[in-house]
Amino acid sequence: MTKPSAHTAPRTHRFLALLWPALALLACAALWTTAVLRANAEHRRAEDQAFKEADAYAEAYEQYVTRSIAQMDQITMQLKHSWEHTHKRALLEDMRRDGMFTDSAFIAVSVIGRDGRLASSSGFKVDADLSTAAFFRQHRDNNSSALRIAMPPPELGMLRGAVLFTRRLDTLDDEFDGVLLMAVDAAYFTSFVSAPTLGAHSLLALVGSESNLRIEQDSSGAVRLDARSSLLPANAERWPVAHGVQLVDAKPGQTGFGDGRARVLGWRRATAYPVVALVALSHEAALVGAGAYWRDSRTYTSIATVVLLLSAGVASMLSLRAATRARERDEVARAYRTATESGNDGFYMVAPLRDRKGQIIDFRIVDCNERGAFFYGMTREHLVGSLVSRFERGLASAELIATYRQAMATGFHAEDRRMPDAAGGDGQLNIRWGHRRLVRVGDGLAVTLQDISERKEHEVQLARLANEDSLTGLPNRHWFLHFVPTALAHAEAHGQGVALLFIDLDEFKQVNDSHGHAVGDRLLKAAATRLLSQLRPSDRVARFGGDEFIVLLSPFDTDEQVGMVAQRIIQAFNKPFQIDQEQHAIGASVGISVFPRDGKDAATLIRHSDIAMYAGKNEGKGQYRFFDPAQSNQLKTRARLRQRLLEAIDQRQFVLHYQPRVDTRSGELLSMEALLRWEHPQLGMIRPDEFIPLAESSGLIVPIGAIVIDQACAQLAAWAQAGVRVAPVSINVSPKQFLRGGVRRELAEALGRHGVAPQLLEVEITESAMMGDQEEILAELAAIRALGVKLHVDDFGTGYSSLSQLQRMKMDVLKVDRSFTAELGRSKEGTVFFQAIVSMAHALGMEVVAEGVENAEQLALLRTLGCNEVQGYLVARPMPAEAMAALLTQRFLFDEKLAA
Ligand SMILES: Nc1nc2c(ncn2[C@@H]2O[C@@H]3COP(=O)(O)O[C@H]4[C@@H](O)[C@H](n5cnc6c(=O)[nH]c(N)nc65)O[C@@H]4COP(=O)(O)O[C@H]3[C@H]2O)c(=O)[nH]1
Repeated sequence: MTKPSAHTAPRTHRFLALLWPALALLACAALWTTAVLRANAEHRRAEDQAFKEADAYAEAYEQYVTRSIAQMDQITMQLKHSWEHTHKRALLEDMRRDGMFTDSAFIAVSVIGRDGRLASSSGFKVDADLSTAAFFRQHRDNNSSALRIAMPPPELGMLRGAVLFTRRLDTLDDEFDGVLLMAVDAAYFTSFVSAPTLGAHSLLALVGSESNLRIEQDSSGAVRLDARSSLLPANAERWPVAHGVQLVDAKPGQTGFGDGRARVLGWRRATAYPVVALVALSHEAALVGAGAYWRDSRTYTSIATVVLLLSAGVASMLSLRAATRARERDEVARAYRTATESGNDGFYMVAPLRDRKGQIIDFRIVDCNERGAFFYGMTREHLVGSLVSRFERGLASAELIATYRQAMATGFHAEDRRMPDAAGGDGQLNIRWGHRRLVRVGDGLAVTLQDISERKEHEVQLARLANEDSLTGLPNRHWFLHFVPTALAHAEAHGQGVALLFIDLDEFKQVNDSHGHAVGDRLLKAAATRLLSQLRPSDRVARFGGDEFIVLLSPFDTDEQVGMVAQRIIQAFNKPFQIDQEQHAIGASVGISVFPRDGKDAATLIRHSDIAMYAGKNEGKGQYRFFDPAQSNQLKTRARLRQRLLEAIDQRQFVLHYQPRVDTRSGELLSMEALLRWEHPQLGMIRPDEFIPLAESSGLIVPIGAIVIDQACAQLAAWAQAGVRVAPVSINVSPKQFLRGGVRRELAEALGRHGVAPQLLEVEITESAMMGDQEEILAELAAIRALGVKLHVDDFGTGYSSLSQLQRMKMDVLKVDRSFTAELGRSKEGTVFFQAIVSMAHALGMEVVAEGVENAEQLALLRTLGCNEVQGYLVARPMPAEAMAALLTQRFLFDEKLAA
């Protein structure tokens, strides 16, 4: 089969542009020929009809005339007989009285004596001698008694308008005895039909073949009797035989009608009398119908001709336009092909195939470049001419045709498309992903296909990375946030429930803080594996961040079922994890939210499961909780507080209060502790206990800690600037700050920025923060100490650190927790314990500060125990910097009662 070439289209359209006018001209010629032939036939038929009518009328007229004359013949025979036998002069008058000749047509009935004078008469009188009149002489000289018909002679001028019927009268010896004369109104012989019956310009005539008789009646009813005004051709040669019909054409004169009109003339010669009956019908009137027919058919044919020629013109124009478009399309195709041949893009020109209703059912490749054919594993020769439905397979082809159809409708379409695995002709596709651009060009599409397989695969890879947690291999938060809406829509459509389990590992932070990130990471991996082992394959798990996981259960039947899964997870996490020969007990808390009960969207459900998890954790770790709106309120406060803390950092709403530390014996102000206060514009002063835990857990303690370092240094500089005698200030540094690192740098920068000597700054770190051998913290503390900054162990006695450990860490000051101070004087053990600490610390080169000294008794005991410094309400409460400046100036803070 030869495949249609794109280049034949313009030729076909050009051929059509010539064909349409040629066909139209042919059709016009055929139409006109038919019209003329049919008009001629109609003309002939009308003429034949006129001939037939003229002949029939002539025959009927002849019969009428013969009957009329026969009547006259009979009357005159009777009269002749009566006269010849009676010779009664009053005969005619008597007969008239008796009712004969009463018809108005009988103008006169007379007997003319042999002397030529009127012998008897009815209707007219004449004195003249008629013996010289032609009719008289003829009867006298001819013994025939036959009826003679003629026009009245000049002598009988009064009988003008009548026809004379005369008959010879004989004596008994057959001698001439006069002439019987009957004058009948000429109109009597033309009253055969009413004048208009024969049609316009028709003529009825009675002509004597042996006499001068000539009566005519035209269509207006006018009767003419003399030869001069006669319309009939003068030449009787026109009706030479007994009967006939002929067309007397429009030639006035001897052979034509007097008015020059053409007429169809039919005639009949009467056999019994010497007369000829003639009927002439107007040729023009006979052809009126044929003329009208011709005019109508000429009009219709003209209209048809105009319509045909116009249609042909339009069709030709459209074909020419189509030819132009096809040529342009060819040019575009060539241009595209030339442009793309050297490039990497595949190029195709496709033309739509339509069904009878004009619907597009398929597309044919009418052109392509080699690269385009290569994508389909074919050569250009093989691909050009193929149908899209053939070289793309099944669903892919239906999809492609739909896309092409849409592009035909809108003019443009662009898409990235995953190519099917194999081409329709069992060829192997050489492209996996294509970027397709479709542009409508004329009645077709120009398609460019760009191989974007590499880019797409890269994108897929990136998407995988973006959606996967690199540590555990589980889907990550990003993936989960995209997945949940789809899962919810599916569940809603199928009337199923969805449960979200928010899992937080209980003691993970401690393990991570104390054993380092490496251990933390391995623990998380192990936790992920353990979590997966507790779930069905249809359940989805994601690592949501840090030590948080989310499980999505769908479908599920009851809350109990979900609770069982949560319980199973908790139990699984209750077993310690073994990492590097060491057991780590972490546990898990689970919060559950259920769709649609606890939220209709992913964000709400996640938030509510998180709230439920916190609620559970607050009530004791290692539990699961279903979401309850009441939990939300507590957590909303937490969320609000966090938001406010952020604003506080931003707006610098923090200030430092200072609490002095004094020499136990002399009461001299030796140093002070900086304590953070949050001065909220609306809520007033907020104590650290209320916000430090949240700042710690949310990580906000890091920026807050930086503020404290900066403000403490700034205050020292300000006092110095103000000429106040300054004493060292200790600041609290959170373990979170150490874990993040950079405390040394922050301290050095702040000291440098404010021009403060490092000896004036001291760092307090809680005992619990130093638990475990964390290399990072040890290194950071050593570096801080190297700056010249002293290190305090805060809240000593609450943790489990040994003194030797503290010594190894080169701590300078030990601050004994106020719970031990409170025991002084209350129990013997308290005092003994305190004494042990003091003596051991001194042995290790550390100074001892007693926290929370509230009464003189405690002070007295501490003096005896050899405690270096005291801090507490007994000396002074924490106070603003201005108040502290006064104490610095005062220097000795014990009043008389407390003085040693
Ligand atoms: N009952 C009683 N209490 C006394 C007495 N003398 C002092 N105190 C209180 O004991 C706390 C001493 O601070 P801390 O043990 O370091 O405990 C601090 C410290 O751990 C933390 N904190 C305060 N400021 C900061 C800071 O700037 N950074 C960090 N990370 N934590 C801070 O907040 C905790 C509470 O601080 P405050 O509420 O200011 O409470 C202070 C102080 O007001 C006394 O005689 N009796």
